[in-house]
Amino acid sequence: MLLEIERLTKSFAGPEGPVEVLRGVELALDAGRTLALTGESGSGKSTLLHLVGGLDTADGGSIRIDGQEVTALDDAGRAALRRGTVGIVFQQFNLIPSLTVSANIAFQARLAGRHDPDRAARLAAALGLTDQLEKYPEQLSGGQQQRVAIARTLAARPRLVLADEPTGNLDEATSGAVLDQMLELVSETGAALLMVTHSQSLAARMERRLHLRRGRLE
Ligand SMILES: Nc1ncnc2c1ncn2[C@@H]1O[C@H](COP(=O)(O)OP(=O)(O)OP(=O)(O)O)[C@@H](O)[C@H]1O
Repeated sequence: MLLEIERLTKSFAGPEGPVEVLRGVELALDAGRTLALTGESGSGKSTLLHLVGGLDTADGGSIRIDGQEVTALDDAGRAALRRGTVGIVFQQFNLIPSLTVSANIAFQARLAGRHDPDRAARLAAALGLTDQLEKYPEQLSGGQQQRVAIARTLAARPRLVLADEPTGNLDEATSGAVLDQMLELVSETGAALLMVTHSQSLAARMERRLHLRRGRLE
């Protein structure tokens, strides 16, 4: 099993005491599988992705990626996980302003030791970025920046892709192209894809769908 989550809990401090956002989440995702995660705004979807990606720490329970217990890793271990195994596409694009689009796309793949210029070029073309490669992030629209962030993640060929509303700023055709690229990575490399989406048409293209309700997946 590539990703195994058991009894995962997480609370945040609220004005009237702790708010339990995740109350015992259970999830198993095999390599080569795709899962859509839905749930109302504020139900904890981003929180769950942050915990799986090692960007925040859980209160209790277990997250194993490839048998490695994420909750037991220190900062350096979590950073290594994000460099090598887990690719994250979040709502904030976190592009590097001083690097061109082309260098941004290559950045993560280089860190992971998996940079392949041909693959990067194909991804850029598939996401409609070929004419933007020598520009800097500030010269791009929001939707273009989002596509660069997606290309950067996919170019590194992660084993587990976590995507939080990856097509939030994109029109329907471009959203479809983004999902095509994600699914191609899944079939090419056996990666697993866990995607938060409000889009019914995108969720329908995933193999499985789970809904986060009252802190649990159902
Ligand atoms: N760092 C934090 N400190 C305090 N509360 C937080 C923090 N992060 C998230 N929360 C709260 O946890 C709950 C879940 O937030 P989260 O962002 O995970 O929801 P979501 O399902 O991703 O929502 P959306 O669909 O609107 O993005 C919300 O009530 C939010 O206010």
